[in-house]
Amino acid sequence: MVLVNCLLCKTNLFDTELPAKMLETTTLLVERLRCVRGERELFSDLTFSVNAGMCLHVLGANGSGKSSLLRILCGLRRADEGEVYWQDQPIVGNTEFLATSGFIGHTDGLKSELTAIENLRWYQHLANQKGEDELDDCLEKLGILRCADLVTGQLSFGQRRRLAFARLLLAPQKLWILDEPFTGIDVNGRKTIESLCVAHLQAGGSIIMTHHQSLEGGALSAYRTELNLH
Ligand SMILES: Nc1ncnc2c1ncn2[C@@H]1O[C@H](COP(=O)(O)OP(=O)(O)OP(=O)(O)O)[C@@H](O)[C@H]1O
Repeated sequence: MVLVNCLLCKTNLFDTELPAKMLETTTLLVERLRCVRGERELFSDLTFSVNAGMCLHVLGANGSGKSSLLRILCGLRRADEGEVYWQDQPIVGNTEFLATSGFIGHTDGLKSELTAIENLRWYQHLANQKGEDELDDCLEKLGILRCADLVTGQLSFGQRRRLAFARLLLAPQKLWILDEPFTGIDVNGRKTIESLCVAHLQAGGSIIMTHHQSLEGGALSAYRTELNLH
């Protein structure tokens, strides 16, 4: 069984009744997940919860199943066993969950032929949101306002990653699921993204992220709970 080390509440989240206080704030509940890829079982009997204000840091060696887990948690892939619940409801076919969660995967999900701001406008429309100023504001926050009218295919890798992250700010989403959000991001960009993550957590949001380095000592240190897939 995979170990969850809850640094904030010092509570073992496995095989225990969740305390009432924690249940109140539990947003995502993962029960006995199993994932098999090809011939290999990546994990099984994986149980944990993610609460408001919590950053779950998923760690593990290359190929241990971190991305596979995140894809299950955001509903892009079905688990081989087990269930994921969002506020007591299974996430499968749960449109409320889809509307309130944002995912950044290894691919950025941007249209190369659209400009940066057109990409954001498209996502804004999908998220049922409005306002040109908000688009500029998102680009500004990620330090890429000057790229607004550039075709996305011409942006650098780091600029595209920043633009992908900017989408998260377009609509109020309670859960951010981030697969290696700092890949290709420079030192200042990492600080920017970390402070946006902290603001999200302080506003009662939750984050699940993979990242190969420890978050200890950084801006997210106080919010993190580690899940090691080994
Ligand atoms: N489509 C697939 N078919 C079969 N096996 C797959 C498929 N996609 C991934 N795998 C295997 O699943 C395992 C876990 O992959 P995953 O991408 O979840 O790992 P990871 O922990 O995110 O790795 P990394 O740290 O390198 O990003 C790997 O051994 C990989 O080869």
